[in-house]
Amino acid sequence: MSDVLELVDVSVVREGRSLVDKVSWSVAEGERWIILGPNGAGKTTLLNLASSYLFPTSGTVGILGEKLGAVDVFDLRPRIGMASSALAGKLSARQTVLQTVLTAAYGMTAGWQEEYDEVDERRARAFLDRLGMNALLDRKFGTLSEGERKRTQIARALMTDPELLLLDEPAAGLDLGGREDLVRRLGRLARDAYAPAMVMVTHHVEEIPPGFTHVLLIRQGKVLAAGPIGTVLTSAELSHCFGLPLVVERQGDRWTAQGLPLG
Ligand SMILES: Nc1ncnc2c1ncn2[C@@H]1O[C@H](COP(=O)(O)OP(=O)(O)OP(=O)(O)O)[C@@H](O)[C@H]1O
Repeated sequence: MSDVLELVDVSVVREGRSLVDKVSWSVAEGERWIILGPNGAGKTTLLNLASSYLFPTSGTVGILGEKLGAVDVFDLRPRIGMASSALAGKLSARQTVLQTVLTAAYGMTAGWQEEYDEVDERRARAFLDRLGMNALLDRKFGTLSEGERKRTQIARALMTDPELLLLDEPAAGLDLGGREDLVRRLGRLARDAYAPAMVMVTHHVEEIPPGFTHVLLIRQGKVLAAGPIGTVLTSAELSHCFGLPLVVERQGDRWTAQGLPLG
């Protein structure tokens, strides 16, 4: 199993309902995927499978060449970087931005110790610099704006040098400036040949960073289409996915979508 992710016929059933239903999907090295779909479609469930925090009811999940169920997830998890609001909720509000990123190198959400490796501190500073957080290194995490918090989390997710980076709605709750800033930074990361494979969940095509290569469209737990962004992200496919007539447009390396006026 050489793929970064390989889901074969995967279903997750809770209370008699399939949250994801017979999903087959693979992510190869170097690919940058967007998972797009309406509320409740199963996007976060897919990310939870990909991060090894959820096991399928049926089907097989391969992550970084290992089969879920046949590998110690505690060996696997350090190889996966994740940024989500659920994870952000577990971070200490009292730690500084630098501490928040640095503790990731030690597999902790809290617990500042006096002695950290100088190399780790340099890395944490470099990631924060790349995400435009240089001026806020000593600010307490709890005092950050939503956009600053998201950028700190992404720096934190990169800290363990992951082979797979999972981003759950990184632009949710950001104002226009914050969104555009984050989209540009994610675009730069996506185009970095040394960056890990990436999977980003979003509700909005406007949030797709330049350089993302593939899209998976999901609705009611079923994959409607998955493949290269230029072929999958059409008006017809997106309309089907969100259940209303939509017009998708590509302008350069960005996307927009609009509902058709009511007749
Ligand atoms: N443990 C659970 N038991 C029962 N239903 C669940 C459970 N976890 C999630 N669900 C349901 O599964 C469906 C898919 O949830 P999921 O969070 O994957 O959707 P999503 O596409 O990420 O949605 P959103 O865009 O609203 O965040 C939702 O209808 C949700 O209510």
